[in-house]
Amino acid sequence: MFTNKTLLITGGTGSFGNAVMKRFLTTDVKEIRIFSRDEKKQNDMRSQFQNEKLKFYIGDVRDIASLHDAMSEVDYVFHAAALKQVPSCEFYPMEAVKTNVLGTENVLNASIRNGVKKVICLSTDKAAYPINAMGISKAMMEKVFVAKSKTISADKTLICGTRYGNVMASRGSVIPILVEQIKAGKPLTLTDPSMTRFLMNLEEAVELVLFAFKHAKAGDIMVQKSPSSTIRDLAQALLELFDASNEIREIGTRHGEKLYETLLTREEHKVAVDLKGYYQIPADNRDLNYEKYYSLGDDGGSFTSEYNSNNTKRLTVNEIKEKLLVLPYIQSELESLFSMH
Ligand SMILES: O=c1ccn([C@@H]2O[C@H](COP(=O)(O)OP(=O)(O)O[C@H]3O[C@H](CO)[C@@H](O)[C@H](O)[C@H]3O)[C@@H](O)[C@H]2O)c(=O)[nH]1
Repeated sequence: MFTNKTLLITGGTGSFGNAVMKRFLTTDVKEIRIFSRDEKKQNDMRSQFQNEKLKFYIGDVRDIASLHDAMSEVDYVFHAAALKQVPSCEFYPMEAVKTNVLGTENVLNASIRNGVKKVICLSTDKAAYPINAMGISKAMMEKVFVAKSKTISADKTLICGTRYGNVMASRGSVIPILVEQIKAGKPLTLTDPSMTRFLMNLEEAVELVLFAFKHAKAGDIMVQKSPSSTIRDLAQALLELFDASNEIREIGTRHGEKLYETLLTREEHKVAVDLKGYYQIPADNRDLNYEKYYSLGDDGGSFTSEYNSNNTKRLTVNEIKEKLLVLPYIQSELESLFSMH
């Protein structure tokens, strides 16, 4: 798939960028370019991997010139750079617009100009029925890439995207927070125990991107079907794995937080193509002349419901434990804990 190809990953030093990069390094790819702002993280990565195929580019998606410099001779672009912290985007929504919306447009324009063959833009479940600034900016990002995909022939530059849920145990997320609390014997801070989230690990997020790479058509958004759990059950699973019995403390929902997350809106569910483990949300390829479609009316799909973390498969505590045990982070935490006893 990547034989002799040059790839560029925006946001390539983040946890997702790192995971795709590692996967791609196992192929006979020609070159992988890591495009990001942080020279320190790039330097750490350079010394960690010491691989000739890896090339590092300092730049910012907000600055199209820096993208042009990095994109000559690139075959495929994986666009993972984003502001993704919900609370900080609430306080600085324009910064989210600059990186997530305008930055994406820059990535697309630079890709088109440089003859990149495929661009895959990464979105989040928080973009579906968004309520916080991060999700709203990602929803606009999706609109931008879907619209842009129609302006260029797919034979020249195919533009598509993925939408995925929370990545388990990513930096600063609930799993490491709870594990630290368990280890310190502190109460577990649960916002609302009945809140649900999709549970995906980094490997699955990489699989989704590869699936999109292989199967997406211009303007498609690919979604991976995923099970979910309540925060209460997640905490219970962690307590059982760590053989602990910390007290639970309810702290209430945080800024911009949703009770459950949505991977397909009701409207998307109606048109989505079911591909076993995945959904394909096809681009709406009507033109602006809506009158010609008016007489066709609706196709009666009005009872379709959205696909969300409340109505997807709900994992039992034992199933959550199994899913947790696969994570390298949990494995190493358990090892260091039980080797001490
Ligand atoms: O101390 C905590 C922290 C979180 N939660 C709950 O755990 C779930 C997951 O929380 P978290 O891991 O923080 O994920 P989200 O809030 O869903 O989203 C986070 O993870 C996303 C994906 O990585 C980022 O984009 C967001 O900025 C970041 O807020 C939510 O129901 C939270 O209410 C708790 O109960 N207690």
